[in-house]
Amino acid sequence: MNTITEPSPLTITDISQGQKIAFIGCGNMAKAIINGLVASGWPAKQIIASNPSNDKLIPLANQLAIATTNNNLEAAGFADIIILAVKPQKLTQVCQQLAKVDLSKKLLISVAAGYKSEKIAEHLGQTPPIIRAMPNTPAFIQCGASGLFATSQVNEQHKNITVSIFEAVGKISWVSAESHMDVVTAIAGSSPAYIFLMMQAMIEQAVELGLEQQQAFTLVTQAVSGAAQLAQATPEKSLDTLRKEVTSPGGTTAAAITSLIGNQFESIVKQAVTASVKRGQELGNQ
Ligand SMILES: NC(=O)C1=CN([C@@H]2O[C@H](COP(=O)(O)OP(=O)(O)OC[C@H]3O[C@@H](n4cnc5c(N)ncnc54)[C@H](OP(=O)(O)O)[C@@H]3O)[C@@H](O)[C@H]2O)C=CC1
Ligand SMILES: O=C(O)[C@@H]1CCC=N1
Repeated sequence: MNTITEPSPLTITDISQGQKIAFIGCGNMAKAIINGLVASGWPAKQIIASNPSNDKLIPLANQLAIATTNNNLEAAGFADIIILAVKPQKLTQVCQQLAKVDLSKKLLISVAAGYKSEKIAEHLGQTPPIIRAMPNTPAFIQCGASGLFATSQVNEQHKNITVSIFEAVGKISWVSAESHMDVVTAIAGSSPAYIFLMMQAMIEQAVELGLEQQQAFTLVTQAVSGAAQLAQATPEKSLDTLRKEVTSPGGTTAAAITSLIGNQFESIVKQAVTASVKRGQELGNQ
């Protein structure tokens, strides 16, 4: 029997509960989240972005009608939720600056890789609720994957609003140990880059072997997207089963898989994940 689900009476405007969000740092990751949020219907007038240079702010102000500033303190003062989206190397300086703001009634969300919540609180000189989030750039098209970790000051309301933000731009998963955020970084935050590299190699080889660039791009990106969507749509099948369904004995896929395994493909991927985790730990210890 099919179950018909009534559409939720809540719109994203209701879900956002009038909460105002400030992005401190408006580079690649902030832009991806902001674009995804606005596309999902999050009210642009409830978003402000702060960045030292205007070249990144002007297109956002013009295209999405969010507020912008070069003053982090102005952005922080405006917002209920402050999303720290600067490089980890800049975060100490930003936290020391935000120490001037009373953060007791605000929620801080840091997307910085590696940088621990304890260190954020230390440089803020106060202990506001802090959530660490590790999103990825597919958030731009609301296909992001975000890991979330909540510190002990975080309450259910903070968690709910954080879920609203990151679910508006993709899927989320909470982790219970902060150390797991480095693993999340390796498999979600950074991993689109691994897939882009693999797609690039496939396209280059296809072009080398006679296909047009655009033709190869269309086929490769659709194959990768289709494979990921098939895996998500058929959770009852393991990835191993899905692979075997493509791989005819003695066929073309078997030849490619034998080549990949013979060249230590799985080991190479696992080493890459470990290298990313290690770098996250190093950033956390700097
Ligand atoms: N890119 C990604 O895929 C992901 C990134 N992250 C995390 O997001 C954070 C940002 O990364 P990303 O967006 O890639 O980096 P970017 O360099 O693209 O963005 C950082 C932005 O911060 C701005 N900035 C520098 N100093 C300050 C300051 N004192 N106050 C306010 N803004 C400042 C920079 O401005 P300007 O350039 O003008 O100096 C820049 O626009 C990092 O901590 C990273 O770990 C997390 C998940 C994925
Ligand atoms: O490369 C980085 O350090 C950041 C974190 C995850 C993706 N980009």
